[in-house]
Amino acid sequence: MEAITPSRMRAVDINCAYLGMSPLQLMENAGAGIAREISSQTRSATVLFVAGRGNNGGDAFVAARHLSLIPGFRVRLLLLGSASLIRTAEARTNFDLLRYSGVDDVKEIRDSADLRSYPGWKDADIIVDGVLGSGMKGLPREPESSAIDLINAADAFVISIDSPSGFDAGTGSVEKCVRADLTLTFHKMKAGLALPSSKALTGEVRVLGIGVCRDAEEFVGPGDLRNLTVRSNSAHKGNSGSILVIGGGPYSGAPAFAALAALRAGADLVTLAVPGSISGTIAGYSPDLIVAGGLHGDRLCPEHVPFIRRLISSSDVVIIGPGLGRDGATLEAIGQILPLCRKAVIDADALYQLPLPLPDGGEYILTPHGGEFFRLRGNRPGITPSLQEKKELVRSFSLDSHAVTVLKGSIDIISDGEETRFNRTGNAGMTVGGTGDVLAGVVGALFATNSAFDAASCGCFINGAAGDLAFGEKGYGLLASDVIQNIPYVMKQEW
Ligand SMILES: NC(=O)C1=CN([C@@H]2O[C@H](COP(=O)(O)OP(=O)(O)OC[C@H]3O[C@@H](n4cnc5c(N)ncnc54)[C@H](O)[C@@H]3O)[C@@H](O)[C@H]2O)[C@H](O)CC1
Ligand SMILES: [K+]
Repeated sequence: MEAITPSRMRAVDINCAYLGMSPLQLMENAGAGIAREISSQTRSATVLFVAGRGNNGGDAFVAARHLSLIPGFRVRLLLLGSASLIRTAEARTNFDLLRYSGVDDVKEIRDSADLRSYPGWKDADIIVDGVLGSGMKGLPREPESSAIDLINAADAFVISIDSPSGFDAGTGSVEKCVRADLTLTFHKMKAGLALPSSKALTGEVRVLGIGVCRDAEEFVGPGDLRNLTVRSNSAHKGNSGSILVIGGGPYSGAPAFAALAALRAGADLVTLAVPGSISGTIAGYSPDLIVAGGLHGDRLCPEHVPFIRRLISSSDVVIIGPGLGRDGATLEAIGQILPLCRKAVIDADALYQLPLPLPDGGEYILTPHGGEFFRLRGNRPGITPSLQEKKELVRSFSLDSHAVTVLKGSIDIISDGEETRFNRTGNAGMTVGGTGDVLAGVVGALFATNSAFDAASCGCFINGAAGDLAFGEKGYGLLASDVIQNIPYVMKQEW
C-alpha cells in the first residue's frame, strides 16, 4: 500500500483548503469515520475518549459527538487541560459542540493528579486515544505523558486516532507511546506505521478515507510551497542561491527576465553570462543584475567555455538557454557547458540539440513547451494525447533522460520519473513573450535550496499564480515584467 509522509499529508491538507475543502470538513469526516469504525466493531460499549488540545483531539470531539447518537454507547470525554488552551479553531468549534451533544460526561483535567484520579479509567470497554497525532514534537510532555501511561495501564481495548500518541508516524521512531490494539489513520498509510517493527505498538492499522480532493494531491498547491526550504535568520549572502544565467545573443530580454525572476523568487545573487554585444543593454535593465564581462562577440561560442567554467564553479544553479539562439557554434558550446553544471535548468534554445540521457553527476530540470518536448522525445504522437497520457509520456521521458521535466501548457506536467504533478495556475494572458523565461528564473532560484522536483513543481505554481495576479490587474495586456513584479506577493502570501 502506498504510504505518505506526515509533512506531505500537511501539504495536502493545505491544498484541500485552497481548493475549498476546509480543515473543519476534513475533521468532520475523520471523526465520523472513527465513530463508524467503532460502531461496526461492537453494538454497545462504554467508550472513553482521551483528547489532547490539537487537531488529534479535535477528531476525538467529532467522533464522540457522532458515537453518542448511536444507541448502546455510553460516551465520556477527557480533555487534557482546560478548554481555553485548545489550539486550533476547528478543534475549539467541535469541543464547543459537545455541550449540545449526547456525550454523557466531558471533563477538563487541571493537572496530572486530576488525570490519575479520574474514575472513568476503570469501567471503559474502549479507550480512544486522541492525545497526540502528527503535530507532536519531541517527547510527550505532561499531562500527555501521564495520559499515555494511564491508557496503557487500563484494561480497555485501545483505538488510536491517526497514530498511537507519542509515535512518530513519519519515521516509526518512539521513546514513549500508547500501545494500541487498533490504529485508524487517515487518507493513506503513513510510512512509520507500515514498518513491520511498529505492529506491536500500532496493532492492526486501518486507513479511513476522509474525502481528500484528488486534485489536492495530484496538483501543486500552496501546501507544497510550505514545504520549501525556509531561510534561517542567520543566513549569509549567497546562502539562498547564487544563480548563473547563460543566455542572450540574438535576444536580450529573455536572459534579463530569467535573472530578474530569480531575484524576485529569493535568489541572493544572479550573474548573467551574455555575449558582449548585449551586456550593456542588459545591465541597463536594472542595477540589481550582475553582468559578467569576458564574452566577446554577439553569440555564445566554444571559446567562451573556459571563462564560463569559472563562473559555474562559483554558482549553485545554472539557467541555460533563454535568448541564446541556435547558431551552430552556440549549440556546440551548450554541449560543452552542460557536463560542467552540478545543477542546471535547461530552457528554450538549450533544449534544441540536447544530448540524452543527460550526463551523470549533475541534476537537471528541463522546461520544454509541447513542441520542444515532442522534438526532444524524437516523435510526435499521431493524435493529441489526453492529459493522463501526457502524464505518462512525461514520466517515462524524465526517467529515461535522468532529469526532472516540466512540460509547459495550460496545465503544466512536472515529473522526476517517479512522482508526477500537475499545475493549473496561470492564464491565457501568459502566452505573451517572456513568461517562459520567468518560469526558468523562478525554478532556478528555488533549485538552489530545494530538490529538483520541488523547485520545478512549486516554480510552476508560483509563476502561474503571479501571472494570475498580473491578469487581475492588466487582463490580456499583461507583460512578463508584470508577472515578475507579482512573484513576491505569491511567495509571501499566507494561503
Ligand atoms: N488529513 C489528515 O490526516 C487530517 C488529520 N487531522 C488530525 O490532525 C492531527 C494533527 O493535528 P495537529 O493539531 O497538527 O497536531 P496534534 O493534534 O498532534 O497536537 C499537537 C499539539 O500538541 C502540542 N504538542 C506538540 N508536541 C507535544 C509534545 N511532545 N508533548 C505535548 N504536547 C505537544 C502542540 O503544541 C500541538 O498543539 C492529525 O494527527 C489528525 O488526527 C485533521 O483533523 C483532519 C485532517
Ligand atoms: K493519537
